[in-house]
Amino acid sequence: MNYIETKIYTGRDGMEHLLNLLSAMGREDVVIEDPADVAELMDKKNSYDWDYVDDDVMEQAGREPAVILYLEDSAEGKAQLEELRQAVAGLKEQLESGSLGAGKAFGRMEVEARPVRDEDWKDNWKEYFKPAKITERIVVKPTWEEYEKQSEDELIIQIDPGMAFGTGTHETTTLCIRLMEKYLQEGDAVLDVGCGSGILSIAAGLLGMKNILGVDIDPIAVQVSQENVQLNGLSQLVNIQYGDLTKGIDYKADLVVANLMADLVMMLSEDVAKHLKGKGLFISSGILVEKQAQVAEAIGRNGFEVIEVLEQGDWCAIAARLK
Ligand SMILES: C[S@@+](CC[C@H](N)C(=O)[O-])C[C@H]1O[C@@H](n2cnc3c(N)ncnc32)[C@H](O)[C@@H]1O
Repeated sequence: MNYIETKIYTGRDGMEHLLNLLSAMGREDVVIEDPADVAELMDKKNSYDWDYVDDDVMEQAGREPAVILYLEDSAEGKAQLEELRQAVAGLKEQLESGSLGAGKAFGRMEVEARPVRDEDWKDNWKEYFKPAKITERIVVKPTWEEYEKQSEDELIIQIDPGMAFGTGTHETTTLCIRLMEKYLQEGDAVLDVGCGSGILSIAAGLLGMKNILGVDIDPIAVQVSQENVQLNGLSQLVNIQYGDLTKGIDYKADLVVANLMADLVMMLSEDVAKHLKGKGLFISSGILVEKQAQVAEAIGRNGFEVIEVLEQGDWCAIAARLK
């Protein structure tokens, strides 16, 4: 199926009127590009959500506010586009008449449409995801790519991340795998909090661990992880389930690995000792370098000794052992 990407440009004061109009036409499936949202995010710069704000969101800063929706590229879609154009023109006239307030920034209220091929906007990223050697031993291979083993020792993780986080090439994931490779002992039980695509659980299985549990709060990640675990032939060793951090999880491991973000890692560190055996290990990642000291302090306060910190780009990962 191909689509018509339909972008309606508005202004700061026009957004609400435009969304009301679209809602009245039964179009709730819209993407809002609003620089005001970026300004609001900037206010939250030190908060929980900030670390993973996408670059494409930041690119909206300074742009003209707009609403995007996708119509089918068919006779019906073209008729809907025409209907939209007329409705937006009607709204523009109403706004220009001053009946909804004078001197306001309603914007130009113009519709621009362009055809997009389905694969362009759904699977574009696949072009850039190639087999990657992320440590000396571990290679991540997208399921749709061919790869020939370069040596006997090489371990190949096959992944189709779909809509979940975890191609393995993000620094935060690579850092976790490097620490896991260094500290895991054959047969260790592993708890992977925030498993995303399942990549760390799979890495643990390929590295010789026997009992592995991955949890994620996102149902799509749970499904994607289960599929990837199966794809790698690890269903006997790895279980995946829905979970909010370790709430309600009755499982003890030798290693807890969590690639989350600084605030969540700190939150998790309060509870994680209960899920570790003996002098278990806690590997945490998704931590911006500038937050390292704050996170290490929280981990230390909760009964751990930090034994190693690795950095890559803006990110760091912390390995800590229960005292
Ligand atoms: C940065 S991704 C890491 C994915 C994968 N482990 C990796 O290393 O590539 C973080 C994952 O944590 C999950 N997550 C966020 N908050 C969570 C929570 N409270 N409990 C469990 N998982 C959570 C997200 O849904 C996401 O899949």
